[in-house]
Amino acid sequence: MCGVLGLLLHDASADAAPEISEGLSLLQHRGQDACGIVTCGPKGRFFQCKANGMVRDVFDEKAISKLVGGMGVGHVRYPTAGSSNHAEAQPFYVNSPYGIVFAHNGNLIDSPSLMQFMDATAHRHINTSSDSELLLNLFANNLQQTGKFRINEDDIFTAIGGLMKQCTGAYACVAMLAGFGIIAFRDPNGIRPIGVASRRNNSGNDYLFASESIVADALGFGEWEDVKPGEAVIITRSGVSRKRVAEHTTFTPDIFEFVYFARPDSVLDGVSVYRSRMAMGDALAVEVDKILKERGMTVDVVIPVPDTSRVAALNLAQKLNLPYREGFIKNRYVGRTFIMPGQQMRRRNVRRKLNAMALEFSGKNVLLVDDSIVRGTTSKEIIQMAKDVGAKKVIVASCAPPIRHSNVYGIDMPSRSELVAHGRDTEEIAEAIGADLVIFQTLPDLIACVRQFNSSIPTFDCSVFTGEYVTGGVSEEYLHQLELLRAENVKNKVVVNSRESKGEGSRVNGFHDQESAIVSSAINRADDTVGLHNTWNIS
Ligand SMILES: O=P(O)(O)OC[C@H]1O[C@H](OP(=O)(O)OP(=O)(O)O)[C@H](O)[C@@H]1O
Ligand SMILES: NC(=O)CC[C@H](N)C(=O)O
Ligand SMILES: [Mg+2]
Repeated sequence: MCGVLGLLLHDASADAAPEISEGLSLLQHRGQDACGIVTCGPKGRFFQCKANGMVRDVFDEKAISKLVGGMGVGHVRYPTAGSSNHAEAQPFYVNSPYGIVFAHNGNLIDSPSLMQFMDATAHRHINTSSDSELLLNLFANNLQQTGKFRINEDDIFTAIGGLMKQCTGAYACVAMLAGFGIIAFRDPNGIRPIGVASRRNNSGNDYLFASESIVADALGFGEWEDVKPGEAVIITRSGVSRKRVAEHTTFTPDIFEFVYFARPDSVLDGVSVYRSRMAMGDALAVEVDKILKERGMTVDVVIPVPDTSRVAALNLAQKLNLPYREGFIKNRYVGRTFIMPGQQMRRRNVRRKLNAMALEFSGKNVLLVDDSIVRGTTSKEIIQMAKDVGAKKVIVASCAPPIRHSNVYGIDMPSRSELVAHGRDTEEIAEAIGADLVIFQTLPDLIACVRQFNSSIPTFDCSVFTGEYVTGGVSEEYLHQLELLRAENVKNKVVVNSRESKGEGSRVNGFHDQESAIVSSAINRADDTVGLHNTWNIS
């Protein structure tokens, strides 16, 4: 997952960067690998800062002060295509035509054929393995076809409409055209979220695009509206134009946004994430009650796995009339584990992040509630931690059904063999993670928990549970290739890590080791040196 953001201030002489940086920190939960901001200042000049690392590390006061201009685009990245190389940090930029800056959340499923098109037909050079760079060049190529010295809104709508015919996958994007304005668009299935909001001030309106509504709330923007599937929205200093540019749309937002990705205080496509998670707790309580009775088992205490499952776990405990206790204390300085790169790093960080308090576990039958079990990294570690501090029986309940299929739309689950539920039934999953019992939400219940708050959403992308991909075009051959690529990346990473430990540097064939990149980026920032940090002006 990634977070995208665009801001246009009515006052062109004001600077957008401080608020973009603030907004990106509110989207940090969507991507922790890299972040970037590009602003557009006087004479249409772009100013850019992007690097591996967290928003707070990359954007200190000095970095922000160099980002001049009243409009800009920001991005937080969690890679799904290409590598964690800092060259793939976003936003991306192309100078021709007109100067375009681009940020993308999602994942394309036809990158190889698009690459071929770029090479053989469009003759555009693609410098990274990022699908987002391909998407930007598709947009640029379509704009180029107008052959115009200056373009207008209709030209942009036509270019994006063309792009929607030319590529397949998930994309919620923000673009900026030098000296013109900012643009958002969302794929015809609306798989990834994005919305638009405005803020009235003395001179006129400021406009915001963001992945989640929390950014609008925190920055004082109102009138939040979701960008519709297949729609493009163009904002210039003279106003807003919106148009459905896709010929066919079928609205199928990704249900996993509600399960895990989005912040609970966001409202996505008219559904409060918080309320949907409360409903997930209520529905799961019924399932838990049924299965515990069937097995003749009892539970003494309900314990959430911080952070995401808290909301659901509290509702579940209330519904079952069981005590709710915060048995795991979270180190607030450690980020999300699932979106960290590398299995070793994720495993180590579960222990760094969570600590089990013996007094809540000792001698008890505990019911641990989590939002989802993906690779099983978290459950395996915390079950062991619970047992180490004396839990009698450990039962795990998941707000999502078993995840058995790859995600190809922007969540880093490319390989089925990494998923603990793949090829396993419930008993075998319990055995694999060391639980006495595992209870899953059913898919119809999960869908009902979200859909009850907006019945105009016809259905959701539930591909990680069902293996049915809403865009079509995901063949067994494609999934197999994805898995091979994944294995190749992991192999490269192992080589990099072993070279690193021998002091041989961190770069092999352009692949940059993420763990060291994060650390180095922070260090470079403190020393104010350029290099990994990669700060420069495009002008
Ligand atoms: O089975 P796994 O592969 O471990 O993935 C699932 C876990 O990862 C996420 O937690 P994470 O720590 O990323 O974020 P959170 O603090 O928002 O719960 C999610 O909430 C589950 O706890
Ligand atoms: N998670 C995402 O949305 C990733 C965006 C893009 N596919 C990348 O890898 O940079
Ligand atoms: Mg979690």
